[in-house]
Amino acid sequence: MSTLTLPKNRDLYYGGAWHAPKDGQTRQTASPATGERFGPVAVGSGEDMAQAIAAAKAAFRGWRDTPPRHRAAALKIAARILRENKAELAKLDAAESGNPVSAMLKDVDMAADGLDFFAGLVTEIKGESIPMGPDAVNFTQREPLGVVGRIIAYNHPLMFCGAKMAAPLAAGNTVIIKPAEQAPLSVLRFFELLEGVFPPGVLNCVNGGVEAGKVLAGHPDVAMVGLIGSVPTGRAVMAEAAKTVKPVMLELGGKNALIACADVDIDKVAQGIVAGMNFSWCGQSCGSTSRALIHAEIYDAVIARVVEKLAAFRPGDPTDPQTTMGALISRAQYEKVLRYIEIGKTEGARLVAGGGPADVAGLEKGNFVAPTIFADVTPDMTIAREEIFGPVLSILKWTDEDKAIEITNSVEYGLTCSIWTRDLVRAHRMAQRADAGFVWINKAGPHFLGAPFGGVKQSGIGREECLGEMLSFTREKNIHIALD
Ligand SMILES: NC(=O)c1ccc[n+]([C@@H]2O[C@H](COP(=O)([O-])OP(=O)(O)OC[C@H]3O[C@@H](n4cnc5c(N)ncnc54)[C@H](O)[C@@H]3O)[C@@H](O)[C@H]2O)c1
Repeated sequence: MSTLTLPKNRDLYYGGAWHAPKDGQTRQTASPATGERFGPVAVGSGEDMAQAIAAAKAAFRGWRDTPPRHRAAALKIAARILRENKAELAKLDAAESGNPVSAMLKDVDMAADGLDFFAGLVTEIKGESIPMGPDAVNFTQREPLGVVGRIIAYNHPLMFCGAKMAAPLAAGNTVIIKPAEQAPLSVLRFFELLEGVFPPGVLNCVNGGVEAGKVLAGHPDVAMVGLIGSVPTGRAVMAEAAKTVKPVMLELGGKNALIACADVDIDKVAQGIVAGMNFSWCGQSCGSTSRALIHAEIYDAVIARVVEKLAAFRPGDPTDPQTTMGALISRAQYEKVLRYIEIGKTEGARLVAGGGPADVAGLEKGNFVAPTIFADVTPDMTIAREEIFGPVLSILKWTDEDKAIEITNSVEYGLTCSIWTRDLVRAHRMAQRADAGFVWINKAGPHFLGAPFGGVKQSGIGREECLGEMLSFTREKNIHIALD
């Protein structure tokens, strides 16, 4: 790993400077593939987080009053910095998060695109005027909220940092990023590269775990908190935020369904099933279509084709550009995924591919799990109901459309859904009926900047990657002027 550019600063960044954690606590991160250690990183306590919140609060008025086009200019510089350092940041992300560098290069682009996108939208933070007759002018204006907390998950460390800071900053809020404690290095390196781009206190970063996250969610001087994480964490963040009645934006988990009708092209749907599972990320993606509901008429043929396509995913060293599938983030996640595989076997699902650890020559310490497929899964089985966040696909058989929709909607989640059919009338009907915030028809996987992404039910609250995300970080004020 000698070619990695590791961050020199491993402390907490707030108020425009690096600060050692008050209690001196650090945490060592390691490559999920090789086990190589990357050195200690500061772990912020609740007290450290409170200091960062004070710095962000002090910077708020200045940033709020900065002309929007100047705020946009800073975001564009941040985007440029990402693109200029793309190779180094992607490699660092790959080494620490375990995802293949080829995928992480795209993540850097997505972060930069998100920054540019919201920079371009700053003039859309508009109000409206309400007609009151000749004796009054009544209008609304949108104002930023104050300090915004952004708590992020480990699966796209840099992309979530860059893309999720963009909307609140564009709207004039100051921001505290809390990276995932498993993978903070690319975020820290980005913050090093960003020095001087934003005024002190406008953009801050406090690495840490539950304690730091809790303080960020509950602190009275934080106006809003956004989380990308699991459903239990979403509930915890909401409960903390409730103490000061602050709004939350929650992007949580999923157990997303892909529904294949009988009229589809077998090869295309098999490709969609594999793409939707995000095997490159070992399935560690919230939008993964980890339940494939396949019509009985094409069931066996599709399964056979899906198994063939798995050959494209060979677990390997994430920093190797040729690697197509990475390693799970931690030993704990690895063991959790293997437990789910055992549960699948015990509950009677038919294993058709994978089913255990993957051997990678020379990387015996890696958290590698073979891409795994279970067929004949029934809706009541654990692997049909719970988010595994691993490379485990559950395939279910259906014949009746109503039943397929009922199964789709039978879980607590509702993030994405992918529907495959040549009959667009049917596709629209099914899309209307699916409890999901984001539906693909004859596609699975991609997000589109400008198109709202977010969940229903316990998959979350709020919509991101669109104008609405930025407006969520503002509030409306009504002003009435009497002219008489
Ligand atoms: N919907 C989306 O856009 C999206 C995207 C990526 C991941 N996810 C979800 O994230 C989960 C995987 O990530 P994870 O394991 O890192 O999730 P996690 O919920 O364990 O942790 C997410 C973040 O929350 C912090 N955190 C944990 N407990 C907290 C608490 N009580 N208060 C405040 N902060 C707390 C963690 O330190 C981390 O930064 C999966 O469920 C996945 O579906 C959702």
